[in-house]
Amino acid sequence: MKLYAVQLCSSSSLETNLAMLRQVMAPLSEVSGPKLVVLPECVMSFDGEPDAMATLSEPLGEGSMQRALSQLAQEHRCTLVAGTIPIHAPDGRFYASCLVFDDTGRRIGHYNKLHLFDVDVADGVGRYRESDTTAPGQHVEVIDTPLGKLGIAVCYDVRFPELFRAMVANGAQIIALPSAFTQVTGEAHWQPLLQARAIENQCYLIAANQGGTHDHGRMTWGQSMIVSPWGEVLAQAQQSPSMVMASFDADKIHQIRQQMPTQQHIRMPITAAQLKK
Ligand SMILES: O=C(O)CNC(=O)[C@H](CS)NC(=O)CCC(=O)C(=O)O
Repeated sequence: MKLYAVQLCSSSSLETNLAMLRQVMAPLSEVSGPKLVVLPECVMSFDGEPDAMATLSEPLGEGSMQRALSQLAQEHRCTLVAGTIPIHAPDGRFYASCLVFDDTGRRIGHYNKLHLFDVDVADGVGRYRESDTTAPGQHVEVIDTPLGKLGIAVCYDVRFPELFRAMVANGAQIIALPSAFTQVTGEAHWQPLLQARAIENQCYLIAANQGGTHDHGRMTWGQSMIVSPWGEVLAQAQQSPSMVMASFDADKIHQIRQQMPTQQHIRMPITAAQLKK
């Protein structure tokens, strides 16, 4: 099985992003065999006007963005982790929702981003308050795909190891991470966070990031990459829209987990009684 991370520099325009996506994914039509393809966060629209995402938001299961992504999965005969798109939430906000389609274009699962980026960053934007527009997800998702058990996390989620532990405890061997990491925090933390999550959970990590300068000046880090269960960077992109590939080796995971059975050695959470007075 082949793993792919797609890197984009999404604009606020649906049409432009779809054209960029088709161009970057075009080589997939020459690839036979099972393929798992991960797209970045905000794949269909990014850094637009303040209410752009709310305007684009769709009910789960219907809408032009979902149809376009489903069609991409079908055209390229791939399992598609379709980045994130805004999906209606019950409180009037939207979820940063990652939909997963099988190679016939059928939606086989979806994950709503749990941890919201309400953070100040010393960059041109400064104050991020994702929760102003986005509702937090409520569930950990491990999706049964034809290619195995797939965990999903989104962007800022990567800073919360508990989420990854929970996905691996539920059988995940591959974790997809659609992202739009800022340039400042990406430069400082992106690669060490990805390698840490892959190493401590002994899983493949496919991190598809936005990269470049976007419509209203937001700058994202790029460096989309695929990390092995041993922490090796198997493939990585630079700044431009591109697609990187690595091969999945289930035996590698089995061997690492047999030699170093960390999942069986977990001692936490330490109960209050075990804490030294
Ligand atoms: O708000 C939008 O328009 C789309 N969503 C994003 O760009 C999100 C929330 S602002 N970005 C991140 O979570 C960056 C995380 C990050 O960079 C880190 O954890 O260091």
